[in-house]
Amino acid sequence: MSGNTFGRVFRLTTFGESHGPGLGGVVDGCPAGIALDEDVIQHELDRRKPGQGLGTTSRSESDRVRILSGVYQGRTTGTSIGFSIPNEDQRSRDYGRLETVYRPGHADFTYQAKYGIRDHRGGGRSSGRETVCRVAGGAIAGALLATMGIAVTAYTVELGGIAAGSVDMEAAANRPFFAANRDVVPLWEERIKAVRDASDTLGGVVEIVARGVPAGLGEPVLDKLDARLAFALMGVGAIKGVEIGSGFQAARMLGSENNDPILAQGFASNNAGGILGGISTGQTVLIRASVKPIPSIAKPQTTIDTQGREQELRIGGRHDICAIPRIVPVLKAMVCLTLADMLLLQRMQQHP
Ligand SMILES: Cc1cc2nc3c(=O)[nH]c(=O)nc-3n(C[C@H](O)[C@H](O)[C@H](O)COP(=O)(O)O)c2cc1C
Ligand SMILES: C=C(O[C@@H]1CC(C(=O)O)=C[C@@H](OP(=O)(O)O)[C@H]1O)C(=O)O
Repeated sequence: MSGNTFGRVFRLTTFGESHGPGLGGVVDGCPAGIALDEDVIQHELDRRKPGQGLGTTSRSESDRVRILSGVYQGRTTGTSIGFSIPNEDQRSRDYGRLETVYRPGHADFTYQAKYGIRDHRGGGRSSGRETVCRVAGGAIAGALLATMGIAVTAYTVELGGIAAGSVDMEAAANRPFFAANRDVVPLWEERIKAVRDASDTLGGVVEIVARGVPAGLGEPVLDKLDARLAFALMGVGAIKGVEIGSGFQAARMLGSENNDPILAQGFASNNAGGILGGISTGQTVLIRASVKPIPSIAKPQTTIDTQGREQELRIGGRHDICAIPRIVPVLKAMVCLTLADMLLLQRMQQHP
């Protein structure tokens, strides 16, 4: 048993820490013959890497991926796909204070409680840096999904309490974040600057849509598709809530409003978010995830040290002001990994 592996048929195992020599992963269960090269993975990694401009960590990582196995002449071979990404800009000395104090809102206290030993340098295994491996694995899953006509897109719909409202953020999902939309992005930029200048951080909401998902993925009980998607997304640091379809709003609707009428030509609406009874309906799968503010804030905070004594803490090092936009490709990757796994499971169970 290992908490380092995700998935049952299409499986991703990750390794590495934020301040070790590097990170990487192994994808098992990917079918042979899928077109794949380093550029396919790199394209996704470039959307996640540090140094994306305003509000993102100044840690300078090129996040160059190297495929080590499982790909020959641009196609997957059906065997384990190994990949690695080096760490280049740890500067661990800036993190000395964290050896003896616990950061409020981060994983320091709980990691120590669990293992009794902790790599305090940049959060070690608990750092968001580990998500570089999820994005690489998700790109491989995405390549498989593409062969089946399934496309996953993720984009920001709220940042620092400012909603995109009727602005179509999905249409701009492939543009660089700060060029995505002229109506709402300047408001977000202003908010990030104000919060940064106050030595604080903020969060937001990301929407993920999967188009082309066939009906029939998921199980009627424990392994419901919505349960597996929520598990996948809640497994990303800083994610505090996941909604499918009408989500929390469903609690305020009448049955007659929330039900999606079924017409001869198909569903008339999609409050279900493409999933009923844990099984995909064949409609677009609609998901939203809430992203909390970055815990490492520059403002002084009260915490305790490893001896239980109260301390005032000003956090140094290089941190994001907001996990958005870098978390967006991570959430896309987790949905790709889940759908690839559920698709391969479904192939084993399908009605002939
Ligand atoms: C892409 C990404 C970037 C992040 N950047 C930072 C950061 O710079 N500083 C920080 O303290 N937390 C950052 N976080 C959030 C922490 O990793 C996360 O809050 C922490 O692991 C505790 O987990 P929890 O928030 O799920 O409880 C980031 C998370 C992700 C996914
Ligand atoms: C380096 C990355 O982001 C890091 C995520 C992170 C955290 O605590 O989650 C803290 C910061 O780095 P460090 O681990 O050195 O403190 C961020 O820079 C990355 O995503 O590649």
